[in-house]
Amino acid sequence: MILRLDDLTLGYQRHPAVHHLSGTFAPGRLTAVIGPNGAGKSTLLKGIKGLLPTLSGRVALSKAERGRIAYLPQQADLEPGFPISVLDVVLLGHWRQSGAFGAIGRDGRAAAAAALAAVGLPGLEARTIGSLSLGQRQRVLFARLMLEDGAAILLDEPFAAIDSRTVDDLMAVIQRWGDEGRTVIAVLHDLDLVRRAFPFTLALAREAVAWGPTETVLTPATLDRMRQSSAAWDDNADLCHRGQSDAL
Ligand SMILES: Nc1ncnc2c1ncn2[C@@H]1O[C@H](COP(=O)(O)OP(=O)(O)OP(=O)(O)O)[C@@H](O)[C@H]1O
Repeated sequence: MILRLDDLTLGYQRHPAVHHLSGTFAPGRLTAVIGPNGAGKSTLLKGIKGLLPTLSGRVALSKAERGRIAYLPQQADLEPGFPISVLDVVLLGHWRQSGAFGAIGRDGRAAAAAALAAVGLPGLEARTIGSLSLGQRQRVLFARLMLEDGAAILLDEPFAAIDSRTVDDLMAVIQRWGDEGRTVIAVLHDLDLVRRAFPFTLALAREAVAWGPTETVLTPATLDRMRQSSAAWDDNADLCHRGQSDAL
């Protein structure tokens, strides 16, 4: 799926958090989104998923295409105390793909078991989610994403507090998604990982500081510019009228 942003501005209560972003995420391409805290990275993913209204511009997607976007939020929506089984958590991905009233059946269960094996948790279907470690829970969420079968997959800080072995295993899943032609966008803070595994990078500081092949984006000059602009952010700024004034 081609994800195109046309002069996209997103924000909250009309205060913009992401300004005038234009560009394309191509199928099969792994793109990292980097930027300081408050840069608008989570806001961008929510806007692409359609969880936030756009203030101006657009994400060029049909409604059907939007339904084919899988999204892993920053604070994974798993309540560890809730007595739900690993199988049910993974099957939620199947429901999202087949509709809330789709039958699960043997195929769904077999797909869930295969996905759990692929993320290194074979045979854990019956365990409760609360009995798993944080890294194991993240593996379960990746298994769920596998069943969701998204044409585009948005990951918001998927590796926060995750050990390097789990990162490597889940990176292999992400690489496979790219090989299968899926569009992958991941918010990341680990720049070494970005250099190693993500061929494209968007450096965001409320607006695009740089966007392109990772080696051209991760330069000292770009990282400096990102840091400098974060010092100047005003959360109470009014809606920006750059588009309109350009037209005057
Ligand atoms: N629900 C909300 N209501 C109002 N403002 C919000 C809301 N969510 C985020 N913001 C503001 O939007 C701006 C961008 O936030 P966002 O969470 O997108 O940044 P981020 O780059 O993902 O940061 P981090 O690295 O800390 O997760 C921040 O100034 C934040 O305070």
